[in-house]
Amino acid sequence: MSTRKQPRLKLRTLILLFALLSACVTLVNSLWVIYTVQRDAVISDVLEDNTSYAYRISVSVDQLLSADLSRLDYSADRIAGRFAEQGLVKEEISRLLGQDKSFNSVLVADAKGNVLVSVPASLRLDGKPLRDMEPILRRSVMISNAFRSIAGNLVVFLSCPVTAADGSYLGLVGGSVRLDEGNALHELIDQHVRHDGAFVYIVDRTGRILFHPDPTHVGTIADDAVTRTALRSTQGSLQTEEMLAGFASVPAAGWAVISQQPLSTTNGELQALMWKVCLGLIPLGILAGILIMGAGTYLSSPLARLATFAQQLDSRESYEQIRAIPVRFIEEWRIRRALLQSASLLQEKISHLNQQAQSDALTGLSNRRAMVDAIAGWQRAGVAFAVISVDIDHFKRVNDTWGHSAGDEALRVLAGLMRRCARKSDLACRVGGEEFMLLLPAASLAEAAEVAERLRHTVEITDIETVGRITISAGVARWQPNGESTATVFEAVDRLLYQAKESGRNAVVVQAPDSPMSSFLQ
Ligand SMILES: Nc1nc2c(ncn2[C@@H]2O[C@H](COP(=O)(O)OP(=O)(O)OP(=O)(O)O)[C@@H](O)[C@H]2O)c(=O)[nH]1
Repeated sequence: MSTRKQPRLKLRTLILLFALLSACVTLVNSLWVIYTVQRDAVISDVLEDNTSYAYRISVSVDQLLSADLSRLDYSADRIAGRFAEQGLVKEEISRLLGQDKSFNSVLVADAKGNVLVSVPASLRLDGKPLRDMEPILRRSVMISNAFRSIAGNLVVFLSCPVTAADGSYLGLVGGSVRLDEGNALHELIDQHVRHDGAFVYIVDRTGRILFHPDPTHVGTIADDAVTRTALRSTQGSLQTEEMLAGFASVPAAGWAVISQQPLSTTNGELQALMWKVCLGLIPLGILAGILIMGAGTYLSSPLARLATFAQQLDSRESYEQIRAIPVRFIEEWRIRRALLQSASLLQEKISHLNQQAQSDALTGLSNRRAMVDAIAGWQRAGVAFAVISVDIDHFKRVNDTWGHSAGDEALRVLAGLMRRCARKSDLACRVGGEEFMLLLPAASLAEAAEVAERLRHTVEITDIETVGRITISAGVARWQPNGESTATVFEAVDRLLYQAKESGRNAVVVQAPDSPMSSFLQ
């Protein structure tokens, strides 16, 4: 006997587990691939969007600044011939300031950098030196970095040199653009307000912020990777841990326009997308689960049923039940064939053993156990039966005269005669040494009496090779449902047999019809 523990895991469970595990791994892997591909695509799109957005703004700003410089250049030409005439110069710069919203103030300075005239007059700049002397020193068209003006405002200064007809440098005409106040540049950038978390800011060559949606940042220095990279390039994009940025330069001023979007916005969009994908996969997942369970049951059920019936090979029905199991694979077919062979052999063996256990070895008739079983069956089915109790007369003498083996042969012959005189449905039994019973289901008392008499007569006239002729005595009684108990009937039939012996043997005594059994038991 194997001492190994019985495994608890069922094949169906194992198949389901493996299938579900594979499905889950595939699903997670697919989701991961979808996520990474989508993330890269979204990030690339956002970077590209920001770059082209920054580029569009940089082109607009560049055009605006170039137009402002052209206007300054035009005014410089107009005042060059009459530079000393302050009234005329003032008239020209007033025209320039009033022309549009490009400048917050306009001034003309001499070659030493002292303001000759300025508008609006409220700024009181006349006679004062310029805060930033670089345009005077460079004597060329230029746009300054951001700085605090004499009036204390954060400005950039656009200027053009004023040159006399002989080429001598007279000074400059310049306009300031306030970074904290409405002007054409502000209006241009404000057109581009974005609502997807992205924002645009502009820095000058030093990284100082000129425009920013948050006014508190204007004037501060942006010293981050995106700004540094933007100031070194004409156009491009950069992904940092927090931002997806695109940038483009403003060639006229050397500024950089930076458009950037927080990475968290992109991640949020991606998460929403992945939720959609997951929700879309739910019906497919349910369908796959049902298919997996169906396949698991389909694959394992024949084996499970074979295993169940394999435990019941000793039952009569097992052969037919195993035969009825549909098999789908060669392995199952082989197992079923082996089980059918085993069931068949086992049934054969059991039936042989049953027969041995229920029959008498000497005569081949049924033994007492078989008789008891048969009576129990008839009682359960409510079938009446007659009993003929048979005993050989003076059998001791037969044995003594002819020997025990000859006596055995006589017993075998009597058994054969009993079979011959009985119907197929009757049960002939040897219940003791030379005691026999013949049970006749559904037979009347008269029919049983007739059979008993026929048997008695047949025995009487039969020559037995080893012992010659013998005679028998018999008692006949009948059991019926709702009547006397079987024990009472058997006691009565014994009594009737005794009466047959008493009457001189070779006789049949039958229970009187309708007489109670107890009357035989005195
Ligand atoms: N040959 C043989 N004899 C058996 C067998 N079983 C029992 N006997 C004999 O059967 C005889 C039965 O004898 P008894 O019951 O005394 O009665 P009887 O001699 O048959 O006389 P009555 O029954 O009164 O007619 C005994 O001698 C047993 O030895 C057996 O299997 N084979």
